[in-house]
Amino acid sequence: MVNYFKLIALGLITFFAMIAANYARDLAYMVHALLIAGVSFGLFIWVLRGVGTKVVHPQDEYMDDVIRFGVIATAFWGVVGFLAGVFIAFQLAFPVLNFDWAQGYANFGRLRPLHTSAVIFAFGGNALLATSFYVVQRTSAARLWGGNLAWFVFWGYQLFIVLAATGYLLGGTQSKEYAEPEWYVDLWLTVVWVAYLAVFLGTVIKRKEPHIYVANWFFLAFIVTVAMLHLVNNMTIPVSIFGSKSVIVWAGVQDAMVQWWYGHNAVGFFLTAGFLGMMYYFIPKQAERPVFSYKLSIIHFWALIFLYIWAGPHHLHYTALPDWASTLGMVFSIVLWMPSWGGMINGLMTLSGAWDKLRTDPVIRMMVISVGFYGMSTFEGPMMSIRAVNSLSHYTDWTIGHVHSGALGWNGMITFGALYFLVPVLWKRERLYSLQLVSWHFWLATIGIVLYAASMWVTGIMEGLMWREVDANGFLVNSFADTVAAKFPMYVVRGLGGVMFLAGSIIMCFNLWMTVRKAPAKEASLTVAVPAE
Ligand code: HEM
Ligand code: HEM
Ligand SMILES: [Cu+2]
Repeated sequence: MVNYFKLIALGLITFFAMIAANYARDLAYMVHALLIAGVSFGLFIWVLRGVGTKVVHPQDEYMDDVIRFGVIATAFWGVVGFLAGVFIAFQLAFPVLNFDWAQGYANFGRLRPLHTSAVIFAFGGNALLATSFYVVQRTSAARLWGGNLAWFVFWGYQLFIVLAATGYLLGGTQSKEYAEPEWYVDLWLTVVWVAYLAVFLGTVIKRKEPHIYVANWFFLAFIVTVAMLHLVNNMTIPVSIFGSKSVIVWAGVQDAMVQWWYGHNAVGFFLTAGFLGMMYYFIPKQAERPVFSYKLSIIHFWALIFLYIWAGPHHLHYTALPDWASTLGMVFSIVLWMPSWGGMINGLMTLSGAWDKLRTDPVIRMMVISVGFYGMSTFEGPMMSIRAVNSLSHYTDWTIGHVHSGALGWNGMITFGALYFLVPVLWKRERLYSLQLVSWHFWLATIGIVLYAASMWVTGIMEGLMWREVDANGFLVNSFADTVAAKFPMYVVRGLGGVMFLAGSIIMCFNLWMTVRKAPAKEASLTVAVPAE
């Protein structure tokens, strides 16, 4: 019966998507309508062929298929996103790479949001989906709630990524950083996200453990807060139902404030809270040690989510935003330093008594350096949010360096660590194919990050000082073009750092692939839901 409803729904979606493609007012919208028609038609055929067959899953087994797909998607989108990053890095160094024949599609302006979304939402998002589904099952001793809903979340999210990415290339963007997708893509993500919340919460509710493990608190905070941010920052009214353009309901400085309330908390909840959830599960597992302090984890959890939400105005110092708001953002940012380091300390100290593992286990090394970079960027951030410091750092590459020490160091490294942990478990292998290759990955990535961050500090502070420099009569000494020219060598260094980071990730893909193909199989591994695994 359900299948017939599915067929009717898919048939209608295909039909209306074709109509929408016909009346489309712009290219991005038309391509998307055709894409949606194609996908729903494909699903229609797929459901049709399956009518009558019934698949029953044993309810006491973990649902790991969807996590295996999530792991593959994470590695895939990671490489795509890093590649885009390397390319735009060289576009900045060598503008000829903005090819004439690709103007309007593959110039820096179009590829930059492609990079940021690919790494944050596709790479980071899939990592969060996969690990949260893994962790919530293991720590609740329960199969994912909602049957095939988890599959809907996974594939629905991939469709969101493809719509977002193709949209940017074709110019469909609402020009809000990290929230570029247009209104219908936002609506789709809302549906997927509600399903995600349902699966996650449903699993927590049916848990067989009395305790909700701290990682799940972080994942839940991430899912709920991102839902709220997404809804408020995307309150748009479409100009036409047949076009991608829309207009935001917030005006002027309110719009700016909402955007950076969103932007900052995307960092705080997507790139931090969710990844702390990862840290709290995978570091203790890999180190075979209990979490250093549960008390600290609870205190820093509540402090973190209470403080982050107020810090957004540090992105809008010296703008039309009232001074009091900018001061508020600055104060909360500085206070935020403490709970951030609470998290770092809890992660690092989990290794106490097992420090020797740093020498023998490159996966633990990766996780530890990740937490180290988390600590570094959450010290740098509060410092940059001080108005006097921001007057120098804002608009410069210093910000870009800060972003990437967090993104490559913290998000990248902890994700790699989680993937190295997950692949042998999920594919039932005794161990990874090669620890030596993990070591190579570790050093390439680490040196790559150091090159990236160091070159950006140098260019950032240099250009900030050059913009300020005045002569005895009070005239500016440097033209803007002078500052751009002066940055060239550092841009090349950053690009090389990116190449190293990318090379490391390709080595990881090879290693994971070979683990699945060649590493010895593990006998009698556990797939049945047991408490507190
Ligand atoms: C191979 C690795 C990477 C390279 C070479 C790279 C390169 C770049 C470049 C050239 C930009 C534009 C900077 C500008 O406009 O001046 C950029 C922006 C950005 N990248 Fe990356 N990236 C890499 C990895 C990542 C990862 C893994 C993440 C996140 C998880 C990330 C997040 C961002 C963000 C958020 C921005 C926008 C920053 C801002 O507007 O302040 N990148 N990246
Ligand atoms: C206590 C924690 C943190 C604070 C207080 C903080 C503060 C700041 C400040 C003041 C800026 C510069 C704003 C500007 O001048 O435009 C900034 C930019 C940024 N930070 Fe952080 N930061 C923190 C942690 C992190 C972490 C851990 C990450 C990444 C995982 C991160 C990602 C970013 C991004 C992506 C931007 C660029 C936003 C943009 O302009 O596009 N931050 N942060
Ligand atoms: Cu911020």
